[in-house]
Amino acid sequence: MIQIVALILKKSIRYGGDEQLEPKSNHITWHDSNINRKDRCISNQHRSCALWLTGLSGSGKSTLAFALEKALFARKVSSYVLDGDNIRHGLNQDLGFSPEDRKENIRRIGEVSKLFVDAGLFVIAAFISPNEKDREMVREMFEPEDFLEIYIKCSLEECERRDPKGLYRKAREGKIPNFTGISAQYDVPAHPHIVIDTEHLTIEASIALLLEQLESRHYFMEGNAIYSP
Ligand SMILES: Nc1ncnc2c1ncn2[C@@H]1O[C@H](COP(=O)(O)OS(=O)(=O)O)[C@@H](OP(=O)(O)O)[C@H]1O
Ligand SMILES: Nc1ncnc2c1ncn2[C@@H]1O[C@H](COP(=O)(O)OP(=O)(O)O)[C@@H](O)[C@H]1O
Repeated sequence: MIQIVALILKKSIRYGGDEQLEPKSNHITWHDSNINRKDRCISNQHRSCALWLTGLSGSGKSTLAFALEKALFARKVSSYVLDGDNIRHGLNQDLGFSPEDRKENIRRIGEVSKLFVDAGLFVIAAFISPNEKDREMVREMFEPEDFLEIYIKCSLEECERRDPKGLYRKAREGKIPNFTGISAQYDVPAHPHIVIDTEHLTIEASIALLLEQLESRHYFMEGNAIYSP
């Protein structure tokens, strides 16, 4: 009995309800870098920011993330894509698709995204991130101006029609448990900063809209104004 209670407590500390994770050791010390984020942004000639793409499988997250990375590269804006499928091949290969594992997946990517933003880069994180609470957890890791939630909007019917990896067919056949949209929930973002409707926009139009949004929100400002916080 005591062991069961200890196990439950350990799990709730690891994944949390609302509680923050704490380092496992008290004997660790934070070291500041000699170069701060402002220096890096000035050197890069652009601000840094986390662009968080959320949406159903097949909605177009990866397609748009990599197209945006290319478009930013052409503008000499340094960015890097963190893509769900790719990250699950390495850093998060120990995680599955239970709600707890998805939460840990999103938490780790939030932390990695913070490092990218501190490094003076744009990070484009493309994850289904189906749970509103998990997305909120990530949002709260950042200053408001450093984080944009981008909802890649596409109906389940269209995602299933596209089915680029044949996963919906397998999920319908019962071969993939907890499949988002079929046997696991997707919470539609209540207040995303940007919505990209991939059922009604081409890939090119979506990228143009994203660049326009970043421009109008002053993420490409140059000179002394490039770093606002
Ligand atoms: N059960 C289940 N549900 C949803 N998706 C599944 C599942 N099993 C495997 N896959 C594949 O994993 C990719 C999603 O990984 P993510 O890390 O983005 O998921 S999550 O944010 O933790 O929910 C997802 O990639 P995308 O299609 O690019 O979204 C799938 O290729
Ligand atoms: N407007 C659009 N934006 C993005 N993808 C689109 C669009 N129209 C069709 N597609 C297609 O939909 C599929 C989306 O797959 P993918 O980018 O892997 O989605 P996700 O990463 O969300 O699972 C691709 O085959 C892509 O070519």
